[in-house]
Amino acid sequence: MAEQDAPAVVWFRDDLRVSDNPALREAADSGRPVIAVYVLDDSGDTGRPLGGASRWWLHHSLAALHASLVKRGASLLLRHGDAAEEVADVVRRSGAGLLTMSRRYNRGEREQDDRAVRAAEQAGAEVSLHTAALLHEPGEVLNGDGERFSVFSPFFRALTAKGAPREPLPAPAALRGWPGPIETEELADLGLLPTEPDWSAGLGETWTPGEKGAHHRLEEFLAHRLAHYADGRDLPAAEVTSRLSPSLKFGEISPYQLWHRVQQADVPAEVRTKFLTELGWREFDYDLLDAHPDLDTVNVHRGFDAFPWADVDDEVLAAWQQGRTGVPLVDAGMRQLWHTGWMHNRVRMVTASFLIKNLRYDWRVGERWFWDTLVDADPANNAAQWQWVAGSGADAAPFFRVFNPVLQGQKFDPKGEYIATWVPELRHLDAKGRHEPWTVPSTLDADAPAYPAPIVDLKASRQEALDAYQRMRG
Ligand SMILES: Cc1cc2nc3c(=O)[nH]c(=O)nc-3n(C[C@H](O)[C@H](O)[C@H](O)COP(=O)(O)OP(=O)(O)OC[C@H]3O[C@@H](n4cnc5c(N)ncnc54)[C@H](O)[C@@H]3O)c2cc1C
Repeated sequence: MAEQDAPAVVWFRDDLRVSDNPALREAADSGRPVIAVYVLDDSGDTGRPLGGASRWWLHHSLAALHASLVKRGASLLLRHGDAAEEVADVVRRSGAGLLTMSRRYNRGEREQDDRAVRAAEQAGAEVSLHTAALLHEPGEVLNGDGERFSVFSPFFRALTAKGAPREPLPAPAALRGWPGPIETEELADLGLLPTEPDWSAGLGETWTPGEKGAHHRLEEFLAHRLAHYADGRDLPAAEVTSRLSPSLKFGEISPYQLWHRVQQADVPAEVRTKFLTELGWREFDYDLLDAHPDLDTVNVHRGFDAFPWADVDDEVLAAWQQGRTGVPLVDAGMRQLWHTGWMHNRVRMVTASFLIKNLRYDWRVGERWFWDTLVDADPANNAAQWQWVAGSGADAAPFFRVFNPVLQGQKFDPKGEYIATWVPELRHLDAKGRHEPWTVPSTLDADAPAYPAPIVDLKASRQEALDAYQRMRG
């Protein structure tokens, strides 16, 4: 086989896009035939198997990527199993001369990548890895002493001081397809969609996974929401955030594309900075994951290992998971999560604080539920943010800052609109009643729509949490 006919294998992972994809770009520019491959590896050896909502997203995102590759003259090969072995198999069987991929950041994934690289090199292929999911590699943003930051603000200042990130790359207009026969699985056979029961109707009503859907959401955000972002991002009913988190998680859009599009937007500089700061948190969380590979299971501040968590009562946990705690903002958030696979950031903080501080359940219990139910479940952001709320993480909220879900609702959802959307039992009440239904005698009537009394006394449980914290500190 002539050098130029030995194909380039592009191993897609958390970069399910054709634009601004340096690995695909390199393969296209090499002039070689392109074999695009995705391997579903749910062995658990390389990191956490995806949760249910993420699997639903992945199915649709892979379908979109395949269609996009077909339009350009290639297609997406699907495999199931140990990803390093499957990719090495594709390299060997096709006689590939090049293997390209974007970097991943879980410890297990890196080890797997090392195995795949060794196998591909042994088979005679060149290998290249690209930075595509993050603006900077973890460990690259350092303080004056060459150390990692443990506090976000100086981290973000140092990140921005590095200058604008590189410009996004255009999608290849056409790809040279690989004519050779090579085994592939059917998308449906990967078993990513829920069947018995199929709980995904709400996700389907809410989202359009895939690169096109992501760019559509971005353009809509820039046109209608970004201008209100700085003032409105904490108001769950305002819906002014980008909702690009699942697309960033699966790499349907890159942080480079987002950064540059937002910088070009015709809004005041402080609004742009506010949004880019949130992207900065994502970078910070990945830096933390790099420094603490067990971020989802081990406290960053090991002093929290001694925290006296309460025993989990399955009924109480189910009430939290299903939005039946009798605390309206908490229930609204948990129902939004169950129905759409996403929850507003402010409400994520409130529901997490309620679980950790009012119920005094270990943050890992909540982290696991979010992992399974969020379409944007992210190994860095989810674990880091749960630890942030718990107080055990980096630059975390102090433990003694216990969110009062009623006051949070009154402040950030003053008319109770968000509550009314997700807790229809309270829709007929005025704002005060929506936040504190227990103060409205009619909600206690047998004929009124059923809404439970709070499962926990907010004031007493807050005090118990603070006492427990004091005990931990000794
Ligand atoms: C308990 C808890 C769990 C969370 N779990 C996840 C998770 O699994 N995946 C996830 O992407 N985010 C998580 N977040 C962070 C945040 O809530 C979401 O990123 C955000 O709500 C996504 O909505 P958006 O895309 O509209 O955000 P925007 O406000 O439009 O922000 C743009 C992007 O910046 C990033 N971002 C925004 N806020 C944060 C933040 N606080 N920390 C890190 N990155 C941020 C996200 O990638 C987001 O898409 C969690 C927060 C909490 C408190």
